[in-house]
Amino acid sequence: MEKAINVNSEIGKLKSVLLHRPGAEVENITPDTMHQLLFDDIPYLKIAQKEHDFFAQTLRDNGAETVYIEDLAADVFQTESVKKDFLARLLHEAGYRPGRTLDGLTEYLTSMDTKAMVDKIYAGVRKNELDLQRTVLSDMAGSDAENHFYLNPLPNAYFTRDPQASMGVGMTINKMTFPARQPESLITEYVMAHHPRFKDTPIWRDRNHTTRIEGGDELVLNKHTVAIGVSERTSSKTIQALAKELFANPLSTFDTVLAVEIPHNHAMMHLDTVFTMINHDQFTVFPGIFDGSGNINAFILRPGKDGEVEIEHLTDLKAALKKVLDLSELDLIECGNGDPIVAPREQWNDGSNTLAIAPGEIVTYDRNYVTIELLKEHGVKVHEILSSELARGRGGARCMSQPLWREDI
Ligand SMILES: NC(=O)NCCC[C@H](N)C(=O)O
Repeated sequence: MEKAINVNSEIGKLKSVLLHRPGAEVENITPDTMHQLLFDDIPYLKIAQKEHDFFAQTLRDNGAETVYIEDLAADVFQTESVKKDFLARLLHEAGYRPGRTLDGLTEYLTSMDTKAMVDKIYAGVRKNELDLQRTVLSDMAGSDAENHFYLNPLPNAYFTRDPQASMGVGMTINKMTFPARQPESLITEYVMAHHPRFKDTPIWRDRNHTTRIEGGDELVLNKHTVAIGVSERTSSKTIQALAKELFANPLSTFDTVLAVEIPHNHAMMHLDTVFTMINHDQFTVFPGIFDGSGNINAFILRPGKDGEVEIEHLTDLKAALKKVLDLSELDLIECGNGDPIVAPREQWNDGSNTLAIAPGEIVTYDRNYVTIELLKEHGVKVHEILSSELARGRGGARCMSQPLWREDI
């Protein structure tokens, strides 16, 4: 098998990464829809794009190939049968059943050039774009009439970390928690199934499940160990099922899953918003995840008898990490230096959400200057990126990137 994916750590030199450049979808957020679309404000698109381009350039300048999911999607939808099948699934999942609206939407989207169609799927389809006026009662009366879109925009798509996650030589394609993000992983499903670049890539778990997982919760600590957040977005049931698959599949090298239970709320929706790996023995952590005694629930899952898993319960994150990584010492660097005002302020704007591009070398938002100074004091090399508009979506450098290839460490 020729490998398309090689991600055996969070810190190996980054060679290839999946991105999405924010587009018109960001301008289809309104004050009425922003919470349902998982935003806290409406970014200024022109600046968000400049900031994103700066981020991508920083990655390229440091030796990483940047691959855009929208380009991969446009490649696979060049094949008519794949495009047709995808549109049928997308529209079915959006709730459309045979009838005028389904026909109208299918016709509208297929009439476009493929790349324009992909951009439109991210941007969303407004009702006034189609000539179905006065033929569909639900467009005119009832709660559906208040929605201006036949297909909602996908403004979270620039957080490419979440709809899928690379692990070893394979990937998880994720069942997303909220409807606002579910189409994103449908796009991944089609790219992984049909793009020649990803031919024969193992899929550890696909999105066709009822239990949820998102990539921000999935951290590859080393060739044997993944850490997964039990969070607002990832359920303990999924973690156990994924652990079983990783332990049983001969293409997987993983034999340990560390499940870390974090608070379930919007500010800390994924493990990587409160905890990231930046070196062999260094991590960022937001102190707000610990209880008054400094404890947190951490569970080590290992292969057990008859294909089941054995679970060890610990309440000390540092001890759990030392154990799974076989380390005697560990440097947990606190976001905002643990200050009761600075730490939550910088965490809110992703001060704990760093992307390692090599051991001890990270990319992170410039605005979190207290955390950045502290990281430098701990010997970390920091590449700062612009963050005024991108941060409004509540995700940082790690959230905006899905590594496809890292050098082994
Ligand atoms: N890995 C991440 O933490 N991603 C950030 C996702 C933010 C997005 N607005 C969301 O709520 O899903």
